[in-house]
Amino acid sequence: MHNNRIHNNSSSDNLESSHENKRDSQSTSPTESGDFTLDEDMSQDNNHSDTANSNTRNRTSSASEDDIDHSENREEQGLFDNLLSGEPIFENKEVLRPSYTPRKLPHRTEQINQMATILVSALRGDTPSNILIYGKTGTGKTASAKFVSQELESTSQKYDVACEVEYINCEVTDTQYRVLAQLANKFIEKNRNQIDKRIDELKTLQSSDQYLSGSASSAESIDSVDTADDTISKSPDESTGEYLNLSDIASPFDSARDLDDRIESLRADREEMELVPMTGWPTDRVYSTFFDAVDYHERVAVIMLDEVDKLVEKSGDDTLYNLSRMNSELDNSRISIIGISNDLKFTDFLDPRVKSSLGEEEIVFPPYDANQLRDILQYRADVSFKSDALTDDVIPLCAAFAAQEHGDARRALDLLRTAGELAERSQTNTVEEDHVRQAQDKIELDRVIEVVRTLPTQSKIVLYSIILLEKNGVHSINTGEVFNIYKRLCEELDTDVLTQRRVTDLISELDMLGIVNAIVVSKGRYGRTKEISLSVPIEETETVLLSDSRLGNIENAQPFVQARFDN
Ligand SMILES: Nc1ncnc2c1ncn2[C@@H]1O[C@H](COP(=O)(O)OP(=O)(O)OP(=O)(O)O)[C@@H](O)[C@H]1O
Repeated sequence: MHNNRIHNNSSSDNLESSHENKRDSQSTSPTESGDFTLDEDMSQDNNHSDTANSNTRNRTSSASEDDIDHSENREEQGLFDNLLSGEPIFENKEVLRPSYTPRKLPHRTEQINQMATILVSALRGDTPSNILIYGKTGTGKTASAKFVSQELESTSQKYDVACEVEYINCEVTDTQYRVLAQLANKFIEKNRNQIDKRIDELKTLQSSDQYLSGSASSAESIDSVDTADDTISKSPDESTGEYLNLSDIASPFDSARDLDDRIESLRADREEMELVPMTGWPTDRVYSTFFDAVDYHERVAVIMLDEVDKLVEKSGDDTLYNLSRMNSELDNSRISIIGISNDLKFTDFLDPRVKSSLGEEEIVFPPYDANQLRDILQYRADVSFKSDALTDDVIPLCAAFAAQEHGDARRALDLLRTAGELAERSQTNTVEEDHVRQAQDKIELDRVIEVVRTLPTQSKIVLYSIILLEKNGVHSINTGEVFNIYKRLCEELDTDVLTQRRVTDLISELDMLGIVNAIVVSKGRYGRTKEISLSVPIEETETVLLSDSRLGNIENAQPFVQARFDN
């Protein structure tokens, strides 16, 4: 129906790999975020752990009555008894996890109000301007946008206005095909649910006396059915034919036959709504399916594209181009886009039309300072920790560490949670300053491990060469020495050997990632060379490298170091 409307430069979009993100299915949509159910869930969790506690106690006492037969069991219980014996530090740890959507967002009132002022037009049935939100990581962009969406959806229900928000995390859903498929399927699901509901209502009407007798009085028939869902405001007479509307529940049916026909046509619509597979269709078919699904009835659809820069980086600006010009073709509905990004520079790569359309309104989220982070942490700590579980220095120290990073609230919350977990593990009743310092080291080490684990194989071999040299007591390692060991390792692993120039580039990349420190030193008439040293803990890094199956094959790396002297 709407084929060939699509603008598509990348043919690769059609060749979708089938491993559609797992994380995407986890990504919390505004309506799924569980903000209002979380407390309940948590209290259930707490009850559960209380029960677990008392069960454990009961089991322990019965074991002591029968200690000869069950001595082995008793040992197991002893293990857990020990851990359960300390006072719990956390009241509700989930509140400190990134998946939790807080109900209150201190220091974001201005940005939230800005968003609300723009989006309020959706509640008046108009199309809100597109919004581009940007700011560094952990500055509350996603949390604020989700908060505003929840409010928008709940207010739209209150006033019976058709306004829906769809959230997509483009870090995971990173191609045009996937974005459009995900949107199409979300709207198809919504349409199907609405049709089912409407068919049920019509069936109720069908079984009412007037229709059973075959001669319906229209006025009576209107009154006989609950017209609950009035989000669709067009009457059947206005129907364009292609876009069926559902408002006939409030409209007269001249005969039982008309009513039957209506039910049949709704069923036919439902049948026609085919979900988009995660791979295999041409992109223009996916686009037209999404187009038809969103335009099935009158509504304002707000599409929130989180990490939109990742989508542009991976698959260009086709998706944004197609979405931003849809309004001129939609008959019944309107769409509005909220793009969220860490990186404003990505707009430099956009087609000027897309850039001006997406950036109709821009909202900046500045980094938090240490005082603001304190407030954010305090609010969360009040809910997540038992009272008096934190010593006075803990929150200011977490806030100070995170403010040094770049005012990242996620980092501050991670620090606080990890400090609590470390205190819990050491079975103390309070979280102390020292736990925060340990947490800072642990998070830093975890970051390094993650970076090393995800390095490309060639960089891993270069890094392993540096480790081997350091382990053998070589100081002031230079590029030539690294290259010699690297070459030997490649031969042993049977992989391609890069040029020394390329290896030098890889060393610079490792330097930029903070894994090695490479300084350029002048050697007088011998020119300049790099002196390389490791910036990360050697044992842990080596373990991560050798956990890669390709590097794990190196039987005994010791002889390679001799290569240094063979030069
Ligand atoms: N003002 C605030 N009040 C309470 N919690 C906040 C606030 N700002 C951020 N947070 C919390 O910090 C964490 C990170 O926030 P969020 O995901 O919104 O950041 P972001 O700016 O979208 O980061 P990224 O760009 O990395 O996705 C979340 O757990 C969020 O709940």
